[in-house]
Amino acid sequence: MRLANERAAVRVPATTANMGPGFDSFGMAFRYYDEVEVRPVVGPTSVSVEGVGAGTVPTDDSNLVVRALRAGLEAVGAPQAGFEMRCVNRIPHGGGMGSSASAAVAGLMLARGLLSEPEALDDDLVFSLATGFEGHPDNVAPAVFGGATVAWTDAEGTPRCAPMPVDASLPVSLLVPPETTRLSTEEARKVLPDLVPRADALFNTSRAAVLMLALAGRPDLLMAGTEDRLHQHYRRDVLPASMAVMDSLREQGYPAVISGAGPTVLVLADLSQHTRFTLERHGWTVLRPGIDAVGAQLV
Ligand SMILES: Nc1ncnc2c1ncn2[C@@H]1O[C@H](COP(=O)(O)OP(=O)(O)O)[C@@H](O)[C@H]1O
Ligand SMILES: N[C@@H](CCOP(=O)(O)O)C(=O)O
Repeated sequence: MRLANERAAVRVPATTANMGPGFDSFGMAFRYYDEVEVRPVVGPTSVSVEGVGAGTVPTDDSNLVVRALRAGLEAVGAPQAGFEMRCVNRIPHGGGMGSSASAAVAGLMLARGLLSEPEALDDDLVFSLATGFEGHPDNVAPAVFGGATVAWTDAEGTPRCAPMPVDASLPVSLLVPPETTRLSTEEARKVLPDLVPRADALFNTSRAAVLMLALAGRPDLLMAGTEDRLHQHYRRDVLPASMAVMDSLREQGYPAVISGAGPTVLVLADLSQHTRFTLERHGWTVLRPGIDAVGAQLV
């Protein structure tokens, strides 16, 4: 295997995870993208970052996208090089929109784009390598395959995923709070208990099944299908503003959940103009990205 192309470029979607009851398994991709271009060079690696992460993410070989690119090359026995990388980032970091999963997928897709035999790094391998790298198959699956997905780990410890049927016209709103509220996934996982009451586990099992029906074309089931007792309320203290917004929207009849580990709030509906303006007045950004059906693409 060799590096056959002098450049590769990828567009990778933002994702949500959990969607209420599907903790660590359900995910969905959005038409909201990071874009990365890479060229192998003789000499050291350099990374330029425009947009999110400019001035904060590393600009050398320790950059997450570069590390994933190198892991992809290594997995298929391709040689390493120095890299000149250009990132145009839109997905917030520590926002609950899967930025780290998308970064890992971006790097692996770029590796594919440089290879003489790109089919060696197919979507299934990208999914499993990115999961090993990043740890969250619930974000990785939609970032790779698009649409809505369910991800799990089998008895051998291998990550698996499958598409969930979803009505592509389902409106989605992402409510991104001001930057000061960013929360790393690592921090948000520390507050979760190791054990949960059986009644809560049963509650989520039924709601997850209901959500699958709702997504497939039963919008009347969206409120019941977005109920959760396994993670959101445990995170209340680290996500006070987001939980308050989520609770208020649910009281108004909106199917609102915490996106991933937060603090972004996902609503499986359009907001009224009044609600949107109120949030924006308080510094929130309201996105209406639509569902991405294809996942990460070389461009
Ligand atoms: N495009 C990117 N380039 C480099 N590093 C990234 C990129 N996206 C995410 N990261 C790394 O991942 C971290 C955020 O990951 P995480 O805490 O899992 O939050 P989330 O995935 O919800 O945005 C960032 O602080 C940064 O270190
Ligand atoms: N299931 C994970 C999802 C983390 O998603 P992120 O976008 O916040 O990284 C969790 O809830 O911890």
